Amino acid sequence: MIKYKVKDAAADLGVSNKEIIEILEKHCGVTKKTMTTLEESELDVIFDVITKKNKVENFDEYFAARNNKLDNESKPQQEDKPAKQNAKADNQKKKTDKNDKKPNNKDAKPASKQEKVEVTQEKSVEESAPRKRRVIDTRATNVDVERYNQKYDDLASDSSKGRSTDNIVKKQKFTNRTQRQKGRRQKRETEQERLNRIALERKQKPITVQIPDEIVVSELALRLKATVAEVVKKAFLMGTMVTATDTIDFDTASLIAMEFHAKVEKEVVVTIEEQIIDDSEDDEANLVERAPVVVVMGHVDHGKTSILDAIRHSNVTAGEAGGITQHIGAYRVMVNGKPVTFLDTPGHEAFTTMRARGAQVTDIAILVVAADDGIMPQTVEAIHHAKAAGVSVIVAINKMDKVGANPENVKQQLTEYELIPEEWGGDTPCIPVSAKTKEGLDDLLEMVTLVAEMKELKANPDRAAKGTVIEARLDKGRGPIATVLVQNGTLHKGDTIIAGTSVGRVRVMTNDKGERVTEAGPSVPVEITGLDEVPVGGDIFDAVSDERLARTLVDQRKAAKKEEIFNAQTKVTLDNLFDQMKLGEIKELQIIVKADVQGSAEAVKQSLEKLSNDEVRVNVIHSAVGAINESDVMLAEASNAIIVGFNVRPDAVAAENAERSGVDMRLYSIIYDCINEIESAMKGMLAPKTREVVLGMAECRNVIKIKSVGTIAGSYVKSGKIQRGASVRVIRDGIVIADDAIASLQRFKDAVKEVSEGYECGIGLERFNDLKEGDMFEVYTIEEYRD
Ligand SMILES: Nc1nc2c(ncn2[C@@H]2O[C@H](COP(=O)(O)OP(=O)(O)OP(=O)(O)O)[C@@H](O)[C@H]2O)c(=O)[nH]1
Repeated sequence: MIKYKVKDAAADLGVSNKEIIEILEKHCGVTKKTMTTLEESELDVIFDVITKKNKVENFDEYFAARNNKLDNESKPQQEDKPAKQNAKADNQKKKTDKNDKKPNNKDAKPASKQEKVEVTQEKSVEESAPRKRRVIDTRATNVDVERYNQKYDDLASDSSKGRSTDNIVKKQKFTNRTQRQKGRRQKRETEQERLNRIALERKQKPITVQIPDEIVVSELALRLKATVAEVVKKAFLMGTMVTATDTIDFDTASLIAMEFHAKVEKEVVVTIEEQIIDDSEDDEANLVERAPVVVVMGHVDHGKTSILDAIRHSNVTAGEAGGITQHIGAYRVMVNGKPVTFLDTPGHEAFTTMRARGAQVTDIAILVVAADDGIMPQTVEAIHHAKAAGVSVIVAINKMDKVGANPENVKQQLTEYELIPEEWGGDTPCIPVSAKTKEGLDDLLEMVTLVAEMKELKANPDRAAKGTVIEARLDKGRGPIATVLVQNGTLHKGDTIIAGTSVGRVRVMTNDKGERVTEAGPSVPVEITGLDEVPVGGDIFDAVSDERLARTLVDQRKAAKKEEIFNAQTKVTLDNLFDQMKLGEIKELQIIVKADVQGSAEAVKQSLEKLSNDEVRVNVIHSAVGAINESDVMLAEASNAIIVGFNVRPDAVAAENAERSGVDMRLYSIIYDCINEIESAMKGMLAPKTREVVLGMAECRNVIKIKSVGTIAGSYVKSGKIQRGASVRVIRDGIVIADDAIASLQRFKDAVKEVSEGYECGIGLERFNDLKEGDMFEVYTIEEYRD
């Protein structure tokens, strides 16, 4: 007899003990205590009451029928069921809506019990023939299927043996917790049982599978609750050959899933970026005007720095404490009461690196052209960069104070680059200025504000900050320091930010005037401390909501970067061949041979294959007659091979592709050279380089002459170590008087191999004998190295 107590039932059903006791009193007419053991019939009543509380509208008819049947069978313990069920039905009506709210997996019991009810009901309906069929909703949330494996097994095996549903009902028994656990351990489901259970589950309700963009076949099988073999078979029947470890795309996977009658849902993978970085579009209503961001570009020495300085100085008001206290890579000036942000990085290099890293920072470019010099190569470059970035160009014709100034010539030249001056009917403002005399600078600034107004630059200050790192450096005392330009949102002191692969909290925020600030809105440049490493100029930064996730994201980014670098380096070339061999990265050197005639191709092929040694096998994967073409390069790239050309040249496309993909191409006209070079590369002997490494220094403190041995210098090792056999320079008064080798090395009476710093020893040289007290021995070796 299984002991299942009131408290166990309460715990399993997720209701209070009191509720169970009340049910028993009400429907079974018995008064029980928490620790009292329940009869199976009582359990049935409890489960029926609790289960039906959850969903069903009306049980009157059902229980009327059931009661009749029970009467016939005269089961006394069930007699009062109709009454209690009526009462319960009322109760249940009130609670119907609460059905879905029960959160814990205790719901699982009612769920399973519901199924039992369903089965029982079907049976009774069958028996009382004319009665209308009712559908009982057996859905429940969070069913802990695992807990009911045993039950499913029983169901499955019973149904497979063709037993009646009555038996199934009887099978369902509840044991107390310890027994359940024991049972699970004792009875691990066998493979056949598992398959039966899965088959049954599939039959009972169609599976819904979530499929991402790409999925591994074995994972798909798992999600479909099918075996890999079944999935592979279905795929095969659909005309796709796959194995367990293959990755298939969403479309293929969903077709296979449909074959299993599964409902397919697209799995949306939420990246950490999406979780912590707010990249939503701004609502027009939240946008406010922001200052334009201006960069100054132009040819070397045309006056970029002078113009930036002149603008900065003329805008520092007398009252501003200390004037310009520091340089932070960007500054703001006020023009007619409106702020303008200048990036203090003249030259288009910074501009293009930022663009190359995906940062669109600037709105307006001031193109500085010296009036006496006109358009020069870098001016043209600057024009192209500005155009490519889609920024508005304002031309500052500088050095107007100079005698040879010819602004008209500059304008004329500009037209050649599709920059038509405004006064000539175009849309490029050209302002004559002089950084030296400050003439025209106000006009230039005014033009900047006018152009900015036309552009209607806007941002939303009320969101997490996003922007770009303008420049960054490491300060000994303060750690990594970065000048950042906020482009949207507002950056606050204490915000967690992530910039490229660095992360941290904004500790100190300083504006362009050296003042500490606590927040910076759109178009405001600030210098910040608090990042854990120095970011790179052009890195995009984001204020994020979760520091822990931000750190995980940085780890991911670092790993991706490493992989990128690693992948870029793994191409085999003759130069890195030996290193890769040493690392065990290549066991086979793949070569493609192209030659002018078949005879040479064959000869080269055979000679190369003979070079195979214990470490590496030389494998000519393709040899043919003719020029090196595109497909040779593609083959080399795909199979990590090098190309050997004998009396042939690559065609233009092949040369370009090889260059781009890093395929090593070696061209020879003498077979011997070819074989020799590859052999040397395999031995790591390709033009080895040497360097001198100083091992240590010793000082001669007394000279001992021994007849049969020669002169021995009683010495003291001042630094490093002295090795027997190493080369040595004898230095007297700073001059090298001999270059020799150490022939003997003694510690007391013993000959030793080496003597370390702080010890005394006797040193005998190979040839040089004329030693004196105070001589210094510089001991060194020559080592080979590779770049
Ligand atoms: N006469 C005159 N000389 C100027 C003017 N503007 C700049 N210069 C001089 O031109 C030279 C170059 O000026 P920079 O401001 O260093 O030019 P830059 O374009 O920043 O040069 P790089 O930083 O080398 O690319 C300096 O000797 C300035 O004194 C000007 O308006 N008039």
